[in-house]
Amino acid sequence: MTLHDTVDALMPPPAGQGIAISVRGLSRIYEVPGRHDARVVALDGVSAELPAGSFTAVVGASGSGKSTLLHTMAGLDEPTSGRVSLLGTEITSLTSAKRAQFRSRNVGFVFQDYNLIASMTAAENVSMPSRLARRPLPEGQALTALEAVGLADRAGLKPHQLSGGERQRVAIARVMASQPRIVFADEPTGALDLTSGQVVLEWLSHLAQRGTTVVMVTHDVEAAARADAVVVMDRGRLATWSDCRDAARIAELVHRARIY
Ligand SMILES: Nc1ncnc2c1ncn2[C@@H]1O[C@H](COP(=O)(O)OP(=O)(O)OP(=O)(O)O)[C@@H](O)[C@H]1O
Repeated sequence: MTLHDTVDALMPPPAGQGIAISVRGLSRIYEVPGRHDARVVALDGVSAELPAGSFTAVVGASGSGKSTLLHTMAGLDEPTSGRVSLLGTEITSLTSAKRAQFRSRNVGFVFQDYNLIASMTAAENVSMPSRLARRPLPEGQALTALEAVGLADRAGLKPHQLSGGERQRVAIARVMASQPRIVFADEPTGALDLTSGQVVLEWLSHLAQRGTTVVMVTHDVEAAARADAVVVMDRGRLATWSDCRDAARIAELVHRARIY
């Protein structure tokens, strides 16, 4: 049994065709504290549709709105206007409690800083989201997920006893074990060396091939080149969509978006 066979056993059956994420006219305006005349338009009327099973990279200059888009799409932040539908559910019209419940059942996250709970072992971290969603993992599934990312022998260790690459693999195992339909990744390779970063990208790519919809914010054009689609953001808007898999060309698209 190969590692990918192991992860296939963990994943839900491939999703059917269709749109997994739909955003319409999404805007997010931040008021600047103490200044009624100043505001930051972080998102400026963004609309997009992402098919089920797609792997999309969001790139753009610092401050162009990438993280705001990801957080708003994921329902971690509320837009000032516009709507977000995930898997056919309009999450922008849910109460925050219902939105949290929807997230815990359907959405996984991979963050640059891993977001692991320091006092828990790798295996406990992997089990945590499912326990919070009141759908505890079947016996042994946390270990199977850790095995899939090559960390079976680290299951009993706490995050501070793991390297950065290993911590991010625990975060990937956590996502695989809870079998979300959508994964949002914010700079997942940002703190990793090249080899560990490649491993993480390979897993994200594999999750997408198995039908999970993956959206990844990144500064790393090499990482973006691993996605099926690249969205270039500029000043809160989607400047360009591309299916380019060439890092130098993606860097050029980011650069050009800033000029025009
Ligand atoms: N909580 C906040 N309050 C006020 N302004 C904010 C807040 N969060 C983000 N912004 C502003 O919104 C704009 C977009 O920020 P965002 O973090 O989405 O950009 P980004 O493209 O992810 O940047 P980076 O690549 O540097 O992480 C920036 O001008 C930022 O200063």
